[in-house]
Amino acid sequence: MGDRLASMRLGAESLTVVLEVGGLDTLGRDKLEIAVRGALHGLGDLPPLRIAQMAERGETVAPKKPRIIAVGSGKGGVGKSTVSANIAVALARMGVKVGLVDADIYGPSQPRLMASEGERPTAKDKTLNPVPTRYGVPMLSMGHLAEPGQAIAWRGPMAGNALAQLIEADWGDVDTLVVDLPPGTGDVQLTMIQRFKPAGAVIVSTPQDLALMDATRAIGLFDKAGVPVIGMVENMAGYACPHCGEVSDPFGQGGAEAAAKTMGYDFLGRIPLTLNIRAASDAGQPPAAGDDDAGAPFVAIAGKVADWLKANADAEPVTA
Ligand SMILES: Nc1ncnc2c1ncn2[C@@H]1O[C@H](COP(=O)(O)OP(=O)(O)OP(=O)(O)O)[C@@H](O)[C@H]1O
Repeated sequence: MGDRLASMRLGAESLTVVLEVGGLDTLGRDKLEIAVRGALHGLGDLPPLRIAQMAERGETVAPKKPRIIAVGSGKGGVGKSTVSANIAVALARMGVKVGLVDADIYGPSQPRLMASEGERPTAKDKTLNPVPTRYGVPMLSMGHLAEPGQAIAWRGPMAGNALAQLIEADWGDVDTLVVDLPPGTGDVQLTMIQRFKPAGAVIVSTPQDLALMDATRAIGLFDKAGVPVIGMVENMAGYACPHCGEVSDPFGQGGAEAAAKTMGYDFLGRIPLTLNIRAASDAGQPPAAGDDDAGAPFVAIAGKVADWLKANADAEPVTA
């Protein structure tokens, strides 16, 4: 491992390690990086670790990969897919060259949310071409790899390989990929995060205590893999009755903001539970694509993510 260490720099904000990875395949590079993370983790209190990979001089360096924003949640059904799709659509409207990857192996729902159900990606030399959408966000989904209506029992390594196909697709000029992760904090998620090294993570939770406890676990997962948490989103907070307008809080309100504060993470915003959001999402019309009230909270959250990306421009991977 030592002869692969090109340089190491300890700054106030981060510990930057440059690894010389010439001649290693992807698996070899991943193993090396995990070994380095493990060795440094054992040393105790260090600033956030940044690892860059460098090929030998003269060796062809593959094109830059898009950086990944992972959207995760401690449990299913909290609106992670809805938030991912709308962040991607809002970022595209802000001029970010963004793509969307649906890594949810348990129930890929992005094709429906983005109105690309039934589309099949084409491939060239085993490299997939993302499916264009009417919202300016090219996308690929685990659902695109299955025959329509066919359930797939993805297991760890298979899921990792399928995801690799989606992430290593021909993304063209896309520089930012929003990745909708499977819910939960199991080994599949950890492997995905370690293998594809997101630049940052957005955690989605509903406001009730149990969901928040799960969200805390999701944060732990990203921490363990050395992925910075961009912030937390509270979804399904406050229900406005479509008839009388009265706002009630079926799941409480403010829990995610308080939890984020306690843990020292940014709170990115709150999205109400509305009939509009549910109906528009099911109809393949992400609210963030429109200009009415339903889209506003998503646009505000995407704005904060865009600010974070600008402030952390150096978080992108150096080479493929
Ligand atoms: N703010 C909201 N208001 C109303 N309905 C919502 C809201 N957010 C999500 N939903 C609805 O809740 C359901 C679950 O949302 P979504 O699929 O985004 O959750 P998820 O966390 O990705 O779930 P899974 O883990 O099963 O993939 C969908 O029917 C969606 O339309």
